[in-house]
Amino acid sequence: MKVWDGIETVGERAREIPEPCTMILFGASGDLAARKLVPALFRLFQEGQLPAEFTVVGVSLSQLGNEGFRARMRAAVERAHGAGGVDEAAWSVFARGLFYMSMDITSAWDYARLGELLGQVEAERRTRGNRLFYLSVSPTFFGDVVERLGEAGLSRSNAKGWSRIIVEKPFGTDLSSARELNTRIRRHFDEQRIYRMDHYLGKEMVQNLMVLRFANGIFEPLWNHRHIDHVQVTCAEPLGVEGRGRYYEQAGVVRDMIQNHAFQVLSLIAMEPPASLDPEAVRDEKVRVLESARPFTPERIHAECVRGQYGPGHIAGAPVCGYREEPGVSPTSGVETYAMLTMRFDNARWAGVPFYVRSGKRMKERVTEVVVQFKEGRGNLFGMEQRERLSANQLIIRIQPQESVTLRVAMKAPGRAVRVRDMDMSYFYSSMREGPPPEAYERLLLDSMLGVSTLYTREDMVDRAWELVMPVLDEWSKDGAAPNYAAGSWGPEAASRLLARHGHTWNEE
Ligand SMILES: NC(=O)C1=CN([C@@H]2O[C@H](COP(=O)(O)OP(=O)(O)OC[C@H]3O[C@@H](n4cnc5c(N)ncnc54)[C@H](OP(=O)(O)O)[C@@H]3O)[C@@H](O)[C@H]2O)C=CC1
Ligand SMILES: O=C1O[C@H](COP(=O)(O)O)[C@@H](O)[C@H](O)[C@H]1O
Repeated sequence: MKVWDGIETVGERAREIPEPCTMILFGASGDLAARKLVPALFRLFQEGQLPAEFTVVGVSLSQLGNEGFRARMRAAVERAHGAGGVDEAAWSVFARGLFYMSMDITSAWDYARLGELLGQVEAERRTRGNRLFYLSVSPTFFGDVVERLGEAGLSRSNAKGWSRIIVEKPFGTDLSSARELNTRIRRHFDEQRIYRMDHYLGKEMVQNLMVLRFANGIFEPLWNHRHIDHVQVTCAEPLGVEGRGRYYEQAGVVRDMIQNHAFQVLSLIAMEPPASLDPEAVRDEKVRVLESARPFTPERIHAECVRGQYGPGHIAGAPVCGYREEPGVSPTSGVETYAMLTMRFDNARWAGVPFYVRSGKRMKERVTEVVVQFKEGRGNLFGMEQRERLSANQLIIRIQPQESVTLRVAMKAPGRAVRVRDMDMSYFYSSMREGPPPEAYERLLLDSMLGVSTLYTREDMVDRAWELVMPVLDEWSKDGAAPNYAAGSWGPEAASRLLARHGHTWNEE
């Protein structure tokens, strides 16, 4: 089995079933477990991608018991997949592998109880001592839980089986807390056994970025400053803070989306070709390109970055409140719900090419996409008067929704006169597969069980991403953001003005 070859062996891995293991799911009664994790596990199980022995030990404070946990997860799976999406026979086998333990994850004593339960469950379920810990609890607990696991002797890989840990985001709240968390985790798990979750890496179209760039001979020769004018990376959501106001007040959009998800996409677009598809080779290049990102100075932040906060407005025709009126949010909050950073890479490939990276809540549409704007070719015979639209070629990679790749090219408009019009040549992912693409968590959970870490974030990537955004966070913390865009708009006007100063416009339909 060639699992270390990363995505090259995708065909092989599609058939490969991981060894039996037990997932110890901390935060089993929480939102993420119900909305994403257990539905993803069940889908994998139902599709025959997990071994029959696969087992979950759910852990949280609530008193649920095995049956209560199973009933709760059954309801969660139905909500996620629809009642018709649950195969009864598969569910009854899957549910027999769900166990629950009520414990206080801050109490060392409770880890001894957890160890005993694991021993019993492993013997009953024949999971060969393989353990996958999943930290789906508040990030304030991450370091403590790992230390308690280590002290209780639960973090070791040994002859009895492997032991790995998945850590949810956010990984730290700034550079120093992320480094401290890394140090604490590394005391008990070595890097190969740490899986730092960034669910954007599990999205089908994010994985497609590497395929698009490196499996097509036509793009790489053009992928540089000679042919590319600028790049836009947009992660826009019409959603607000959805009951997570208290968390968001501590986070803001730079910590919540840009430092992690947007930078992952950015690095895949900007990196050099890796030497191979080995996880370390790919992750080396992603870090290397971020190493060459120009640091933010106060001058650059003022000239090349924009922040915003949504005020009241309309989403899909319905009125919605402003950020400051959201539950759990201070009425005078200065937290930014929108940010746009102009990234520049001081390397031979990207000299002079701005990468505009933006993310915002309560924006007009849900769209995550990369727009690669090519330069106007030399010797274009057709004058402005003959053109009906004025963009040079664009490659638009729509990550979600309606996953697609569009090449915008100039064509002759039908008719006697020679008029040049932009036309979109699009490939829609839905044309290759019935139904929506697999959930990001499905791919990522399976990879962690197979020991494949390509789509997880390495320590140095987390570190570098924090290093880059810290000057922005520090500068912006000197005074707060004020409401400056209406919910349901494309964000602050200042972001459009900034692009206009360079002769650029956002790809907004
Ligand atoms: N929800 C989401 O959409 C996303 C979440 N994440 C990350 O996932 C993680 C989990 O988030 P989410 O599910 O939303 O959080 P929730 O607040 O919904 O769940 C928290 C969980 O932690 C448990 N818990 C709290 N204190 C203790 C304790 N002392 N001992 C044992 N268990 C405890 C809770 O148990 P009980 O309820 O029984 O008290 C609950 O199961 C976080 O790191 C978050 O940042 C990342 C991306 C998206
Ligand atoms: O991690 C997070 O991501 C979601 C957006 O994820 P998506 O898969 O729906 O694009 C975001 O809403 C949330 O605030 C953030 O914590």
